[in-house]
Amino acid sequence: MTLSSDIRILSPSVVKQPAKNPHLTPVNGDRERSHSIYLAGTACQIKSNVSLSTFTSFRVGGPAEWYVAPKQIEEVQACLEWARAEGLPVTFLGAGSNLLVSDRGIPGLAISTRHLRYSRFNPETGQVTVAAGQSLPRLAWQAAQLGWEGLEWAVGIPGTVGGAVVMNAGAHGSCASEILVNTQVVSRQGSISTLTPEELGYSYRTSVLQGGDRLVTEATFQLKPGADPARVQATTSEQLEHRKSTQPYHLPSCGSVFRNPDGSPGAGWLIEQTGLKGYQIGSAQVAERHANFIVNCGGAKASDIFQLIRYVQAQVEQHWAVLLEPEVRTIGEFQAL
Ligand SMILES: Cc1cc2nc3c(=O)[nH]c(=O)nc-3n(C[C@H](O)[C@H](O)[C@H](O)COP(=O)(O)OP(=O)(O)OC[C@H]3O[C@@H](n4cnc5c(N)ncnc54)[C@H](O)[C@@H]3O)c2cc1C
Ligand SMILES: NC(=O)C1=CN([C@@H]2O[C@H](COP(=O)(O)OP(=O)(O)OC[C@H]3O[C@@H](n4cnc5c(N)ncnc54)[C@H](OP(=O)(O)O)[C@@H]3O)[C@@H](O)[C@H]2O)C=CC1
Ligand SMILES: C=C(O[C@H]1[C@H](O)[C@@H](CO)O[C@H](OP(=O)(O)OP(=O)(O)OC[C@H]2O[C@@H](n3ccc(=O)[nH]c3=O)[C@H](O)[C@@H]2O)[C@@H]1NC(C)=O)C(=O)O
Repeated sequence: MTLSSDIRILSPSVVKQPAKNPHLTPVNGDRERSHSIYLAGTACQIKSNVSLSTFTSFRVGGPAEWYVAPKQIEEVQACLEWARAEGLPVTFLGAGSNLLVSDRGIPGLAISTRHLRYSRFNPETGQVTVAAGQSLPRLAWQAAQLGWEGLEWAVGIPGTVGGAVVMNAGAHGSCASEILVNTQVVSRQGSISTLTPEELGYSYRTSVLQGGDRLVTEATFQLKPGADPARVQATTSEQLEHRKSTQPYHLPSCGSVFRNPDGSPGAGWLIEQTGLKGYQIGSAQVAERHANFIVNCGGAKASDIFQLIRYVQAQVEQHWAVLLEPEVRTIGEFQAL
């Protein structure tokens, strides 16, 4: 299919009527033409009807009604202003490594942080200030090469810095909130503020930013400079190797589907002991290597994955009286069978 492109120049301040909204693209229906809008005064291109499947690690999901990847904070503010003027809901995307997007897509404007990129290491304070779209594994390797300790655990988490702050990403007994000094956020109204970890309501894989309307644009972490780079790199490599041997790292997934429940063995153990390893709906499968992973074996639909999540949840609750809570963030409409 070829999408035609219709470029228009709009100023956020003059757009009052909704642009010709494609709304949600029917799963099997005609595809709308793709439009691009340049926001006046910026180089920022807002595109319509953009498939999100390539922007999620599950490799599933329908189109965003509108999609943009701003390069600077001023462009973020202009996009938010445009969405407000259009009366559109806004969704934030990092690397999409913990997202299940509906096959029907999502309404409104999807703002990706993928082009918000920089990192500044300050050897005097041991702090690194990083833009939200920076890859967390890349940051972990940069720190290791400098001989800065504190991010070795993060090397296998294939998300962005912004996603890690929001999700309180963690592994090997460490997590983002433990090293976060502060984070810069932009509100839906476009105002910028700096928040401390205490203001973010952190606990295991949780923060007040989840499902909220503030976009993380930057974070500062406290690391420990001065170690032997070879040693930090060796530890970083070991963490990655351990992960590759215990998780189905080579297949599309969202990492752990469920948070580990309090006071019982981990979700993976519970799911395996329920006999669900290898269980499949469509092309979505409970991974053989780790039962708390669902993998896309090729051509899975978001609805397959959603149904499998619900099935696993129901089976584990029936066997163990434990209700597993999803860690993966679901966006768009899904139908429970
Ligand atoms: C193979 C694999 C292994 C994984 N291993 C781990 C692991 O060991 N530990 C772990 O914690 N996680 C793990 N994950 C899950 C995932 O990588 C993390 O949750 C990661 O932090 C998500 O970052 P992201 O940029 O991809 O966020 P996304 O998936 O894009 O978004 C996650 C949520 O954060 C919001 N969001 C993203 N960026 C921003 C922003 N800048 N401002 C505001 N909201 C935002 C989104 O709206 C969404 O609600 C793994 C995933 C995979 C695929
Ligand atoms: N199962 C799944 O669903 C998914 C799995 N993954 C896996 O997660 C991992 C991370 O993916 P992703 O977040 O996309 O990674 P990125 O490519 O964004 O980041 C990896 C970064 O780390 C750097 N790097 C890698 N190895 C070294 C090293 N030995 N020394 C120094 N720097 C190094 C790379 O540098 P350079 O650019 O120079 O190579 C790159 O900048 C990959 O192994 C990928 O296969 C990712 C997404 C989904
Ligand atoms: C991948 C994620 O994070 C991961 C993180 O990478 C790893 C490593 O630190 O520790 C957590 O997994 P996990 O608790 O399953 O850790 P593992 O060490 O793999 O397993 C814990 C225990 O469960 C058992 N286990 C695991 C999988 C399985 O199929 N069967 C099973 O019995 C293991 O034998 C082990 O005794 C995080 N998951 C959660 C929900 O907290 C993620 O959040 O997406």
